[in-house]
Amino acid sequence: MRKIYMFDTTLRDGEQSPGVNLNTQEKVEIALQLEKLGIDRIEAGFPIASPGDLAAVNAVARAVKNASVTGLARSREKDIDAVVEALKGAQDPRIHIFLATSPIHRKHKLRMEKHEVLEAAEAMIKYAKKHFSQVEFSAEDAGRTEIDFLVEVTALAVKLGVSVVNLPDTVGYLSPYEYGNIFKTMKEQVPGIEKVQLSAHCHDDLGLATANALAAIQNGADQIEGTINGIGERAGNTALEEVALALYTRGEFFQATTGLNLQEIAKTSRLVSKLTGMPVPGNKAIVGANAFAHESGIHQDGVLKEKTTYEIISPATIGMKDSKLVLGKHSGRHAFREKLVDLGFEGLSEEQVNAAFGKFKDLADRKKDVSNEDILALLEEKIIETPEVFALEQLIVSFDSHKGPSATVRLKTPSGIVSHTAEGNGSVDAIYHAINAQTGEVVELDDYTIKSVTDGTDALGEVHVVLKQGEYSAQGRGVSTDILEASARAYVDALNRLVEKRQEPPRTKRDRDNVTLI
Ligand SMILES: CC(=O)SCCNC(=O)CCNC(=O)[C@H](O)C(C)(C)COP(=O)(O)OP(=O)(O)OC[C@H]1O[C@@H](n2cnc3c(N)ncnc32)[C@H](O)[C@@H]1OP(=O)(O)O
Ligand SMILES: CC(C)C(=O)C(=O)O
Ligand SMILES: [Mg+2]
Repeated sequence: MRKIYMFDTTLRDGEQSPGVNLNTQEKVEIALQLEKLGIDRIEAGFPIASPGDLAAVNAVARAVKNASVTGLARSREKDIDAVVEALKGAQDPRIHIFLATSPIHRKHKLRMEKHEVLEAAEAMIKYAKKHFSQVEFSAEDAGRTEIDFLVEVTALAVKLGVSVVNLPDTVGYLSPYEYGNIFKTMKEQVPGIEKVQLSAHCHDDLGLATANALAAIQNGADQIEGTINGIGERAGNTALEEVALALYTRGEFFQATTGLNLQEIAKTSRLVSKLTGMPVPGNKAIVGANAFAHESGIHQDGVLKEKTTYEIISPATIGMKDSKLVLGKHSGRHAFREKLVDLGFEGLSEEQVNAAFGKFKDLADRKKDVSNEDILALLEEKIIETPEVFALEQLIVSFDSHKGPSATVRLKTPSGIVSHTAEGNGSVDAIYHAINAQTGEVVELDDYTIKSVTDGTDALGEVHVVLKQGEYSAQGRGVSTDILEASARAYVDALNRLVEKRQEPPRTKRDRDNVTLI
């Protein structure tokens, strides 16, 4: 198996994601995790960009012991000098210099003729070689460069003794076939190409970054550049975890492998997401929350019988626990029964499971996620039929910057419709005071959580509260496009459940195991 070198640019191209800004401490934390992951080369930043980035690259260079650390430079002496400064103290330093080669970039951005590009590349590679034994040269926008000129540029870099030539698809423009062909052509036409490593650096503008990186490997690339979670400029870079898992899962096909410690992937992904503030989409390959989750009945049934029916990777491979069976409206009886067993309801008859399953399907039609609590409540026949002792009729909330918030709540109670106005420290506090005054219930708010159910400013807000009253506690849920209304609904819902619970003796686990389903 051919070894593919993994070049991580989360701290440089990844940081170019709009809105991302990593400080020195954060860069070091990520770099040390990348080291644990077994990344071969870490691009820590672009030192000329700012004194702060130079200092951060230096801190990474000094902290990392088991990977090569690199910094990016334009083909300018002052950029190279900044990298020299930044990599002081590095165990295994290397410089990465780049110059665009495509006609669009030559004409409009650099305003250079072909011969000027060659002259600048030559001068700067020679300058960099004075300071570094390991030099990587990137022909920026190689993907849109005339192939003959790219051969000429690559041949020059090889002749000047660089260690790596990187051929980026800077704007994510090429198809895998075309990108692979570039590597094939370099292998066939550049004299001495065997003396250097060829590197692929892809962007995801057309969603092809990983496919293109794999095509490069099939055509001789030795190094893949990318980021964790695929973050990066515009639509991002190749996600390194995707390449690593493609080679691991399809090793025989690609005849290549990485030296990564795959078990560190989930942890690295979470850390990068947390420190960059970029959430990982649920459906993201390998590291998305749904990558190992099954919701539909037919899939769940298959996975329960034999995991490989619908799982090509075991979650343990990337350091995750087990795959998840998520109960929702597409789930079937097999997964539902499994969940019941997980919750401690073993030995239920077919008839009992069927009765509960019918209710579960009704609920799943109305609710996005069906939680364990919902299922427990469902088994107890409470979620749908909690008697409404209290019901919210109307809510008016006002805020005066001098007096603070006040809330008027009209409630349906067993003694008829009542209304009360109260003040509070905040609007939710005022609402809860107004409700308490009318119900006569003395309760303690034990927990209050709010989350957005959908996107946008008109998102549905979902509020969960837990109320305590002596030995009793009950949770309530309220959903509305207005979070104050959702808060009021959740509180009234919890009160109703509390009143109902109070009318029964508290249940023990044993009671629960013996629950009778209708
Ligand atoms: C494909 C990539 O991801 S490349 C990396 C992109 N990353 C970044 O740009 C992040 C960090 N960048 C920065 O902080 C700034 O752009 C700096 C410090 C590098 C330069 O800032 P400024 O001097 O203000 O220049 P500015 O960014 O406006 O313009 C870029 C200049 O570099 C030139 N340039 C671009 N690439 C190269 C190169 N590889 N070699 C030499 N010059 C280059 C441009 O032609 C332009 O030159 P001009 O001023 O003579 O027109
Ligand atoms: C600096 C280079 C390698 C780059 O990020 C690109 O071309 O996308
Ligand atoms: Mg890039």
